[in-house]
Amino acid sequence: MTSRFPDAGAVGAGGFVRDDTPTPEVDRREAVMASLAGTVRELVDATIRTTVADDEVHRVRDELALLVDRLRAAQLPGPAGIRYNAEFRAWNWGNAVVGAANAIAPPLEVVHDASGCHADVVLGAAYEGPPGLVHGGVSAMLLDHIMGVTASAMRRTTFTGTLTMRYRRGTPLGPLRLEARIVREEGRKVFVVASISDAEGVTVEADGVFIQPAGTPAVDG
Ligand SMILES: CCCCCCCCCCCC(=O)SCCNC(=O)CCNC(=O)[C@H](O)C(C)(C)COP(=O)(O)OP(=O)(O)OC[C@H]1O[C@@H](n2cnc3c(N)ncnc32)[C@H](O)[C@@H]1OP(=O)(O)O
Repeated sequence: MTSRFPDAGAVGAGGFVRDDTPTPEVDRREAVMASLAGTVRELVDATIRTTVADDEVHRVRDELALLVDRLRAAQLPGPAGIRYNAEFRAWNWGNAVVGAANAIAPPLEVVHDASGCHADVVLGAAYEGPPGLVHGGVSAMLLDHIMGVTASAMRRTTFTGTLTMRYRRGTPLGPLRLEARIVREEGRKVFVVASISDAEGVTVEADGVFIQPAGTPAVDG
């Protein structure tokens, strides 16, 4: 088996970083950060939907500014990236779709199943495009991610090459299901189809070509 992991601290193929933080410590910190992000996510929703008076908005803003300063007391020099330890525990806490520390991420919880991947998610006011409907770019972002994870199949790195969307009808904010599966592979190219559905059926369909960049090994390759 070919290792895909570089030395600890080094940046490997695709920008993935080997990090020897023990899994229990990763799990502990992830839970702490997910707790913070969950409250910030509530803050985002509350900010969009609040109707309190201007003075109260200004007071809340001033208190929040102090909290931002406290978090900035110790910061990474850049984005969080994707890290792996020797047990293949991966963490990408800043990811736009699944990042545990990212309040902008819904976050999507991707489940691997017999045919590919699926995810159940509830999208609120922060993801609105047309009135009461999910923004088309948000739909594309979520599908891109679950399709990329499906193409990677936990054994190789793939990047989106081409992604085609078909918006069949508006996707309502609220509970949704995403599904993705591989339809065929040709060399380094993986062809994936996916959909978003509400209780009435499919709202968005997507097909994409995901490519394993030249020089990146599969775990079993
Ligand atoms: C917790 C951990 C989670 C980890 C999992 C995380 C999952 C994240 C999921 C999110 C996915 C993303 O958003 S990824 C981010 C968005 N995507 C990107 O930024 C990708 C930017 N583009 C690139 O890096 C590159 O162009 C690649 C990797 C796509 C291809 O480069 P390459 O490897 O040099 O490819 P190349 O040799 O030229 O071509 C190989 C074959 O692919 C074809 N090909 C090349 N480009 C394309 C293309 N855009 N669309 C279709 N097909 C293409 C060629 O014709 C060729 O076919 P043939 O001649 O062999 O037939």
